[in-house]
Amino acid sequence: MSADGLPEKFDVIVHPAAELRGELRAQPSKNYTTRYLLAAALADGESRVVGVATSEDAEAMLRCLEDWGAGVELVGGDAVIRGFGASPRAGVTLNPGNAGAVARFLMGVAALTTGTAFVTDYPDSLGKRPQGDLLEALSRLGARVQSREGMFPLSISGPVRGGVVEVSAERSSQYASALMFLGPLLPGGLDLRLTGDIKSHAPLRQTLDTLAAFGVQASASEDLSRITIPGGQAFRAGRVLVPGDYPGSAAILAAAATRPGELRLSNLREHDLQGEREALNVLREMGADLTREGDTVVVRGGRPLHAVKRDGDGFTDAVQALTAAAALADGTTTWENVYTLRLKECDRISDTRRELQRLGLTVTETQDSLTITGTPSLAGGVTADGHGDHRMIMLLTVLGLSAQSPIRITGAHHIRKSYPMFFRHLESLGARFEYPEATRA
Ligand SMILES: O=C(O)C1=C[C@@H](OP(=O)(O)O)[C@@H](O)[C@H](O)C1
Ligand SMILES: C=C(OP(=O)(O)O)C(=O)O
Repeated sequence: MSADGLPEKFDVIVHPAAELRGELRAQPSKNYTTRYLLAAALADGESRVVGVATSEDAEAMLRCLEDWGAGVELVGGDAVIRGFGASPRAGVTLNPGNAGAVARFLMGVAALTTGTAFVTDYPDSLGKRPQGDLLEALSRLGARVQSREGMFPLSISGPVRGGVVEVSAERSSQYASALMFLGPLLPGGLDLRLTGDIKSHAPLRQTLDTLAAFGVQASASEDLSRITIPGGQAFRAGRVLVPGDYPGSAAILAAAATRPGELRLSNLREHDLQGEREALNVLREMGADLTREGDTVVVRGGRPLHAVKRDGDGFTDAVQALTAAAALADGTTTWENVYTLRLKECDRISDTRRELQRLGLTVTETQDSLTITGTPSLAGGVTADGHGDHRMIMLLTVLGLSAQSPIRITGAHHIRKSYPMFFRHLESLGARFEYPEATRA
């Protein structure tokens, strides 16, 4: 049994919910947890990361940092980290599980060592995601890199001096973020030139924010195409507080907006750099009754929703949650500029189209867009593939709550990548689930 009280591997059967009603506290942010833990390890001395996420991705980061020589102690909901500063242990093999951001950030920092190997026990997910753009930038800086055609397993050996380097930001912002963690600890710093059509600006700003929180100087051009990090700096140990998680909360908010009832979701600060904060505005634009009282978001659900057309790149990790709302809305919604969704835990464009079509919806795709025609009455009564992707599982769960007959989602334990308490949170609002043995690994 895991902390969520659910079996190690399970499918979920989602029953239709007459209403969702109650109060929840948003879980800690995945993307701030990973950043703060890494920055704390890069500092000399002891830091306290208050209220860390307890997801598989957070565990993956903690495990790898420990393997590199950091002291890790979990005290209540906090992580107390004794950092290794600029000297992670060499000759270590790290396994970041299925955590893309964790993997990439650690790959950047690996250039501080005289050799770090990376493996994953998710060859069909993280093992298929591209790492070449980051490996290329590292090798241009003088690191020795080896990989399986730009993918895991791979190895990186430093040391590197720093200087000017180009990195493509077209497929993922995580490559540039990785170099931003490395830069301050290099003698020559890093003058990063982000090339291509820069995607996911919001996480880049979260990385800048994290550097500042740990006393690291960095400056960036308005469009983020140039990021300058002076060398010879140190991360300053301290105490940081992890804010609430907008991407996971977007799924809870979509569920609340599409069922009758009322949800009060706290711990979502208004001024936050997480791009998925925009999910609130998108739901409002669709017609949801969604208001804010300080850090609490209030949704009065069951209002008719209508389609929207939006550039989804600003809220990449909420697109699937919002796709659930779109599938239950009147009209045809398009998410544009979402090519990078193809490079996540699954192909979130084609795989989403396939699963929604299985549910009887009309969905089309282009290379970089997804279009969904909503239906007021979803039949359900099918088994859908969770594709080992937490965000796909969230999307299908939200749909199951509104379907006429239950929906079974395979491999639903993969929810734990970012949101282990997802089903438990929805149960506390009145949803009903069954957790049969998994039919997918
Ligand atoms: O920097 C981060 O923490 C993340 C950046 C985003 O990835 P891309 O930059 O690849 O879009 C996001 O999808 C991911 O969940 C987390
Ligand atoms: C894509 C995601 O994460 P990562 O890239 O860190 O694996 C996500 O959380 O939806």
